[in-house]
Amino acid sequence: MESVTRTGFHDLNLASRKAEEAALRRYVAVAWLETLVGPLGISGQPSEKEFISCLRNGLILCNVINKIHPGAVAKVVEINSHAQSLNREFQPPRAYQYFENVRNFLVAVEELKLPAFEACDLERDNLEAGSASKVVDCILALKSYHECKQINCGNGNGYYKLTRSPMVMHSSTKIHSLASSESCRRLDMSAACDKQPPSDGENHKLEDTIVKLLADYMVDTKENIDDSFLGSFHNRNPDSVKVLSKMISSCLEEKLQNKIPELKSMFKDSLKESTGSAVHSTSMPLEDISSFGKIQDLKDLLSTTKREFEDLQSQLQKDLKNIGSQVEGMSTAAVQYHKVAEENRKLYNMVQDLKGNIRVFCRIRPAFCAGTRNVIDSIGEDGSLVISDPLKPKKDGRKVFQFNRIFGPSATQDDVFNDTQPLIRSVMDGYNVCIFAYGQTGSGKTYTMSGPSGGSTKDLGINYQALSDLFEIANQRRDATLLTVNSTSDVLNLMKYGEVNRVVCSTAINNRSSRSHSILTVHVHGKDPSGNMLRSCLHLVDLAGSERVDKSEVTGDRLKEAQHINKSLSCLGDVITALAQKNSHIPYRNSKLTLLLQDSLGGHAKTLMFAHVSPEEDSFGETISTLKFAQRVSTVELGAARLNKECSEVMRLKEQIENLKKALANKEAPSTPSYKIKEPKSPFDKQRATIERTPPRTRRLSIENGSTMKSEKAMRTPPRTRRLSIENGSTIKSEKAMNVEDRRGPKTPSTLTRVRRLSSEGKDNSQIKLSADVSKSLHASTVSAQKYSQFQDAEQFGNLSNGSSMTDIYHSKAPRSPTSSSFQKQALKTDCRTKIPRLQLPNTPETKVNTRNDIQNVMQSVISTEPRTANGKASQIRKSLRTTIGKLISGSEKRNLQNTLEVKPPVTRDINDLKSPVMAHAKAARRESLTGVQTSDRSRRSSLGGKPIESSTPMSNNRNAKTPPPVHPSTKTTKRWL
Ligand SMILES: Nc1ncnc2c1ncn2[C@@H]1O[C@H](COP(=O)(O)OP(=O)(O)OP(=O)(O)O)[C@@H](O)[C@H]1O
Repeated sequence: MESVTRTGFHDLNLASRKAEEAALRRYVAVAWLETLVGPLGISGQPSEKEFISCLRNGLILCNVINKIHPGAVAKVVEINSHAQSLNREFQPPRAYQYFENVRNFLVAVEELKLPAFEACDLERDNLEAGSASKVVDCILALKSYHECKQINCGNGNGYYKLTRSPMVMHSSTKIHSLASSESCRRLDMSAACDKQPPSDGENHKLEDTIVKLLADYMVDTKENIDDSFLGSFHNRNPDSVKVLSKMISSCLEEKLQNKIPELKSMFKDSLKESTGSAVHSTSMPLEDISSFGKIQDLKDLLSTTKREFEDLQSQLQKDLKNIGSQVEGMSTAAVQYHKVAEENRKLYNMVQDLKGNIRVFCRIRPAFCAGTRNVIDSIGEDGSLVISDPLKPKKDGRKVFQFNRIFGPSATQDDVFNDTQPLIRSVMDGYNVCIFAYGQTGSGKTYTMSGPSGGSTKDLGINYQALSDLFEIANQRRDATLLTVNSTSDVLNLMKYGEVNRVVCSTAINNRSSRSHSILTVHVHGKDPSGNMLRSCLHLVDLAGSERVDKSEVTGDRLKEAQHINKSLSCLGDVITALAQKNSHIPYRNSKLTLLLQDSLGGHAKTLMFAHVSPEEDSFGETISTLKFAQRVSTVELGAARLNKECSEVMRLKEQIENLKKALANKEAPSTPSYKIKEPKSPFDKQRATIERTPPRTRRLSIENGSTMKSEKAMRTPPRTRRLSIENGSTIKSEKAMNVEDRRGPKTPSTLTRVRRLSSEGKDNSQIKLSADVSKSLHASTVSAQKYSQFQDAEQFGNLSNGSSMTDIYHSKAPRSPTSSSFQKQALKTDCRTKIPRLQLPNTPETKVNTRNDIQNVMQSVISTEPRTANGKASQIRKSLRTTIGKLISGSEKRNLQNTLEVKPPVTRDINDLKSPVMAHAKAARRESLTGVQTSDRSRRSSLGGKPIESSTPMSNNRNAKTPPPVHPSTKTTKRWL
């Protein structure tokens, strides 16, 4: 059934193809005729009928053959159209007349040996299927003849191919016999054909197919197969067979090419079916059969490709697995690397801690202008920084620096604080900490320490974050007590108060350039759960930027500020250099800045420096110098940080000493009724008493008993120390140190000189000495507030306790104003006018000490009650107790022996003095007290325990001499200094 359907479809297909082909040939013939004789008056694609009727009179045919072969038809019967138009009676030629034309034409064609047709083929009534094709063949043969003639320059002997319709019966018959020939069978390449010889019907189809293919081929290639060719083929002439097989194979090839897309889809379909099943069909057309080989090839190709593809896929899988495991390994290594790098950093920091080095972080702010060239080459995770010299862009221009941490332009305030936080927290554990920002002007120091002006909370700098953190920790650790200042905002308000006095102005480099150093100091006093006292402080320092005045283009006051700033920074550099070189002398006193930072730079503190650099090309010089400085700073060894912790035993002993001192002082009090003051009942009262006694420009901060935080900011000008809040033993002080150097130009910083002057009204030495010691112990925690405040006048002095006329005078190395010396003179005269509040001693057994024997007894009792387990510090205190009591005794004795005031030259002390070993004169005094032998003319030594300073030795007035600390000449013979 399927076979029948297929055959019917195939026949139909063949017929339509034949019709198509005939029409095409007609078209070609008409087109050619028109090129020779002009328009035929029919359509371009005429029907057979149209075509025949147009040629029926033979006129066109004769004209054409005459054109090809002139004179082929000697006499052509023509229609005289002119005569026809003139004579309405004109009769057209009859049919026989036309017959003449056709007959003559056919004769001429015969003569040219071209295929002819029958004259009746043009008859109207005789039009039957296939008759027109003969006519067409004849015309196309003429065409071939003509073309050949043209090619051969008209010699008429050229070979031409006879184009004849393959539909002619005789050709068909001959080919029919051919179809059964071996050569034809060879064309059938299908396995089905091999196994099953085609039946007659199939042979017929095959024949048709071959005929069709040949016809197509001949039309396309203009090949002609004449009778002789077919005859020779029939006789198995090898040449003919060869030609024919060649024609057929080329024809098949072409067909195959056209069939390729179709084949492909067929092939795909067949692949969808089971791969092994053959695509066989007994009724498979020839082209399909011939395609089968290709399909097989393609199939093979496909399976090969498929195999290769699978191989590749499995290879790819393997490779991917390999790469995956490699990437995994690499990522593990990277994680490990980061871990190790982090560990390294921690270990490095630990080593630094143990060595006590100053930690240095470097921060690079973002570039202001996107277009400018950046000198920052690379930032390493390990803290390495590579910068390149813009003038030497190649390898030579590269410089590598190593710091503890580098923060790139994208680092946030939180990033910076996170790395700083552990250091800040150690303040709460009793370590002193100093964080200072250093760098060129406009490099971002203030940004790091305070944050941008008007920035949001997330932009807040270390100052703010540190305070918040400290308060948070303080809240967490309930031993901590905060009284006056309860929140960060309180401190921030205090800081704002300090900032009001900080000059900020616009320069060519930074439009909000700070014109002074800013120092925020937080003192932390507290007790740990076991009762040990912790005392530590946190300095948060935003240094003014170093600047090249030619670049910042400052003038006038701004220029002076810049000079002072640079000078103090250079002093800082000197200190760092001296520390790095482990010099025996460190010039801390050369500037107030270094004096202030002395504890942090030279003490056992933890210190962190932020080195700030600008990435711009034109800042290269400054960048290099900042980085070099920072490098130097990082080599400074401070020694391991020391915990500022006093055990309860030490505290108990100190307390006893205090009580003893107070008792002794009280004993002496009746002798100085006019100066009796009320002893403050609480630290706050004491504080208030101090304030009352303090001249207005010097405000002194004192802290005692309990947890205390002080935030200090050194003010700029006029130099003064501002107390921001003090209350009842728990205090936070905020001070802002403004201009570091006094504008009046001291060559050396103001030196803290404590001048103790004996009362001219017969106050005894013992009181004075006692006061001095008491003051030292009471105000030890506030000295940092005082030591960097700028005391320009001798008016600025504080005083101390208990009816004594002792006066503390802080002054600079050299007098800078007449008031300074005049005051000192005046001070001699007027110190007795200093109002000192009367101290009311607590009613303790110690206050009943009245005689030397009592004192000694008390001392003995203290010593005997001291537990044997007391540590070294306790024994030091014991010593100090002995010394104090010895002084008292000595003072009492001296008072008895000496009724007149002994005025002794001052001894200058700087902040180092407070840390000096036992003073020589103290030793002498103790010796005196123990031996009872008075040294009449003893030398006084500086409290530093340094060289003795003879009373007659004139004090240096050299303002340029930076060390040792200068002593004001006006004090040289008039006062007695401790
Ligand atoms: N890390 C940063 N991210 C964004 N902006 C920054 C950064 N660092 C600094 N800046 C900006 O750069 C400018 C200069 O910064 P800043 O005022 O902090 O410099 P400075 O070193 O304190 O200068 P000076 O020494 O003159 O006071 C400011 O406008 C600041 O906001």
